Amino acid sequence: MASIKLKNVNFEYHLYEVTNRSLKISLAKRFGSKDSSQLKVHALKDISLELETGDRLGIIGANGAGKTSLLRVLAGLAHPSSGEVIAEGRVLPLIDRGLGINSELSARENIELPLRLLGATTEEINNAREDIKSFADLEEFFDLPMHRYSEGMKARVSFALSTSIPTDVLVLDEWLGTGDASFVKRAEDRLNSYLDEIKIVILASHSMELLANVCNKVIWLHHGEIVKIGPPAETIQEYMDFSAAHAIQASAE
Ligand SMILES: Nc1ncnc2c1ncn2[C@@H]1O[C@H](COP(=O)(O)OP(=O)(O)OP(=O)(O)O)[C@@H](O)[C@H]1O
Repeated sequence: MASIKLKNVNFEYHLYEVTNRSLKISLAKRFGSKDSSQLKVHALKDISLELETGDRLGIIGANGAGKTSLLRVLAGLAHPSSGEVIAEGRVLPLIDRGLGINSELSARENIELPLRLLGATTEEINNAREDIKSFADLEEFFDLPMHRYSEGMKARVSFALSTSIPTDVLVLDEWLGTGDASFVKRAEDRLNSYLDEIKIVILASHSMELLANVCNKVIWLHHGEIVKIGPPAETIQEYMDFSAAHAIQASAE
């Protein structure tokens, strides 16, 4: 069994580096901070949700709505400022490309540490090494430092790495952008067979078609708050109607 529970989760980014006084004041107004000396972006507000084995959750919302922040909290990559995250099972993030990767090392040398951090056993790591080498298909580059790679080559390694060990929960963002057409096709095939084995999948995307095909639940975020969690078709429709009305209003202003 796998499960993830979020109870009244809040997440804030602190903007320590802003020193310009008028910028501080206008940012404080924008983000509703009372005190401009302690600027914060309140990216997630009082989020509660429960996922169980079999769930495929899609996350939708406009730019800056909080999708990536929610993915990071669900994946255990960011800790809530308040509230609780209770996860049962291994959770694997496929979010930050380059996460745990040292660009001075080759792809071969970069495999062990991230997988160890995710709790992989030595046997899983040995199996993953061969699998990643064959999927990433980098030939000699596999043994060169990764700062010599193109963005697309790095994406191949990250994707292969993140889908190389079994997991209970997979948390993924839109990420296929830098791959070439043949890689994207191979990645989709690999992901489809990998997804079948995974108990809970959480996916943020601006592609409503993808979410409608993959998910059984969709959560709509707006300014860090949940507007609705519901069946994909209904939630996506309400979000699209809202976005269209918003666009008409913005163009009239
Ligand atoms: N590193 C950061 N430091 C400060 N604020 C941040 C940081 N990352 C995101 N934010 C802010 O947090 C809020 C939520 O951002 P988030 O990246 O979670 O949104 P998103 O829904 O994933 O957006 P997009 O669709 O544009 O990727 C936004 O107001 C954003 O400006």
